[in-house]
Amino acid sequence: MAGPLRTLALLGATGSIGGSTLDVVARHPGRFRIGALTANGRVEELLALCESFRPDAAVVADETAWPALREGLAARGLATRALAGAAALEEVAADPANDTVVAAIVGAAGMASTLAAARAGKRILLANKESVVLAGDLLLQAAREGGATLLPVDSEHNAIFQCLPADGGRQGVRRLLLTASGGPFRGRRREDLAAVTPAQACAHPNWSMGPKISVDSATLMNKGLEVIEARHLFGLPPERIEVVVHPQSVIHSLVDYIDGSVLAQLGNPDMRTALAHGLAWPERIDSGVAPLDLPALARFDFEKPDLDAFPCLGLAYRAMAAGGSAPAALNAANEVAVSGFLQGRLGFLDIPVLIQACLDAHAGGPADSLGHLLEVDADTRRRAGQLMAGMERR
Ligand SMILES: NC(=O)C1=CN([C@@H]2O[C@H](COP(=O)(O)OP(=O)(O)OC[C@H]3O[C@@H](n4cnc5c(N)ncnc54)[C@H](OP(=O)(O)O)[C@@H]3O)[C@@H](O)[C@H]2O)C=CC1
Ligand SMILES: CC(=O)[C@@H](O)[C@H](O)COP(=O)(O)O
Ligand SMILES: [Mn+2]
Repeated sequence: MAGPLRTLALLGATGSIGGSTLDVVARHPGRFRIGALTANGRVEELLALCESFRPDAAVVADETAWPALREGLAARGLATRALAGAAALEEVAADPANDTVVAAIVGAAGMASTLAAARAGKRILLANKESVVLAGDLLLQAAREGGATLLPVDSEHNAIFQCLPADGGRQGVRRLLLTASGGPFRGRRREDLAAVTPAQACAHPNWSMGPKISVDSATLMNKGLEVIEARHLFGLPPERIEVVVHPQSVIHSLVDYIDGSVLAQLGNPDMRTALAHGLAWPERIDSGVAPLDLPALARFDFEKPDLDAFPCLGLAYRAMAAGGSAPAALNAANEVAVSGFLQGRLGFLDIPVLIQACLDAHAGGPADSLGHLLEVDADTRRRAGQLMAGMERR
């Protein structure tokens, strides 16, 4: 039997998660409709999606892209409303016409709209991990108070969500084990990473993803952000959240129970599985992902993460242990560093150097004030920008 008709606001529609979400949605036309699609500034891509999915509203965060969006919609004879700016993102995230919000904007830029969806009590498919790292306590509090349902779709967190006790409790859980692919540079020594290029860093061995998260996977910061994300979403202390490298990316994560049982969720590395799970939960729907062929895979490997070659994971554990606003500083410094690396302004090994310098300079502070967290985010970006300018001149 088909579940209830759900109307989606898809934030970050033109990205990798956006495309995977729409692929699943298109397989179930009577079950999902698109209320809103959003992008930053890639108008042609957004218009093509509007033509296919006929949303009620389309939003560009970059206000200078609004005239092209409005004219493009009119030229296609679409009734879709054209909106622009940060407030419009929050508007469609909280719109009573949309019951489900897919939070798939990259970076802290997704925080305000995710928070708006939480306050408005939406069913939220949460991909935007940076908003959890930046303001996890406040986001969870807003979801509780607003009556929102947070459904993790980051593949590891979706796996853990599927393996935890069905009553939502933590009875008998010993540890969470997050799997990491190790990224494109797994097995290399730190000194061999000095000259790697953005193209090499973005060539993930198993997953097809946007550039920022691809670089994060290459530095292992992605796993660091995910450990902090898991701490917030599942409420276990840092010492009970571990990372194990699993190069095949087929075991998406595991839950270790006190009786020795270890439950894992497996699947081909394709985000449509986690997204279909979140879209239909608690039911199951077809995602288009091929069945797992275990004999063809033949083997699963595991190893410890190399914290010497990839110091970003250690920096994330350090920020998590410091608590308060330290993860906000970590995230902001990482966003600046990754952007600098992608622009060719920083080397790969400069990424952890910049982040460590920002953490060293961070004065600390609470995580229960949005104003303070946003200040830390802005101050850290400023500091990281200045440090980066100095590093470029070396
Ligand atoms: N890709 C994946 O498989 C996975 C991704 N995630 C998480 O999901 C999120 C999205 O990742 P991914 O899809 O790879 O990213 P992409 O870079 O592919 O897509 C990013 C999307 O966000 C939009 N966007 C970028 N900057 C802004 C901004 N300042 N304001 C509003 N919108 C903006 C982009 O619009 P435009 O196209 O106009 O630039 C695009 O729609 C990230 O937080 C990532 O960590 C988590 C697990 C897996
Ligand atoms: C698909 C997904 O959830 C990504 O976060 C993925 O896990 C990245 O792979 P790494 O394990 O290399 O970070
Ligand atoms: Mn992940």
